[in-house]
Amino acid sequence: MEVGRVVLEIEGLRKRYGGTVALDGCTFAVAPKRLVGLLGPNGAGKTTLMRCLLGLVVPDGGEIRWSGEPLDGDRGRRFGYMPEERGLYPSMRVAEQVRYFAMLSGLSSAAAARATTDVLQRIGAADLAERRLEELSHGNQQRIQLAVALVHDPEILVLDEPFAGLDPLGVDQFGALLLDLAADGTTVLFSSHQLDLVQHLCQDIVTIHRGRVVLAGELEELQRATAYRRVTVVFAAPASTGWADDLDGITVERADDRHAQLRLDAGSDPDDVLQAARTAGSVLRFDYEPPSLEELFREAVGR
Ligand SMILES: Nc1ncnc2c1ncn2[C@@H]1O[C@H](COP(=O)(O)OP(=O)(O)OP(=O)(O)O)[C@@H](O)[C@H]1O
Repeated sequence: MEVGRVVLEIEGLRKRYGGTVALDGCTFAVAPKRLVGLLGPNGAGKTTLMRCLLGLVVPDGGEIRWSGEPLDGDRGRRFGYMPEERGLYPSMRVAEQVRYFAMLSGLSSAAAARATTDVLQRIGAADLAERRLEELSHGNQQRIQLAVALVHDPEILVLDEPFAGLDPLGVDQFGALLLDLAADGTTVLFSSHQLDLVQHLCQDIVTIHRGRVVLAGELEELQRATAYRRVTVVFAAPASTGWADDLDGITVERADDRHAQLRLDAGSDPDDVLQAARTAGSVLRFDYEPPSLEELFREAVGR
């Protein structure tokens, strides 16, 4: 990451719960105005990390810096947090609830009312203002959680599995909201197990495994820097098999008479593969791609 393009730095963060090591020297940096996916298997340390960022858990060691300075007491103003477990009041009306949290973050009553109207408008939930939270769908409850996290206009938004439990439409809508926020200048860091979604949305990723960062950076750059490539071939009609078996630098991962999935080592020419495929049958589709985020993730965590 370029020097000067960093807003949040986490260095050597450690946290232990009794005999369990949750963070084991976790180090990475976040550039401003980016959408960053925080990945890791169950128990990797993601929630602990987010809670350390928010000051809800005190780390045993390491440092968190904001614009080069150690993070001090004004986290509340800088950070917006959407925890995985709901912390809202089910029977309270939406606007009243958002206003209440705005005042908790230090806004005056009048400023909180204005900020509430603005944030509900911004996330497309103005029509929900007078509804009780418990009456809303899961997706709309997530929106209100987001409104609460955003109402004091934080510089960075930290969300713990915000997409969990949303249907595909809800995922699209919530993803679009996060993209808009990042485009408007808010840095967004969110954890997720949905790797295809992270690949689709995020510019940057951080992968934690056993409390340490095992893969981090700009996703396209990480993909580009991986030596091997993936080729998928689809034939228009059943083709003869075995056509790729003797090609140099190629591993056949899956193949039948209609499809083949191959891994090409660095330096292997996709043209050679296409030519070989054409000897076997009529090629309907030929994809030459870097590894997916899911493949990078599996390699990074050794699965
Ligand atoms: N309050 C706690 N007391 C004891 N152990 C804890 C506590 N919080 C977390 N841990 C342990 O620390 C480790 C990291 O947990 P954490 O919740 O940070 O992981 P995670 O990456 O968020 O996992 P998941 O994807 O399952 O939500 C786990 O082994 C967990 O059991």
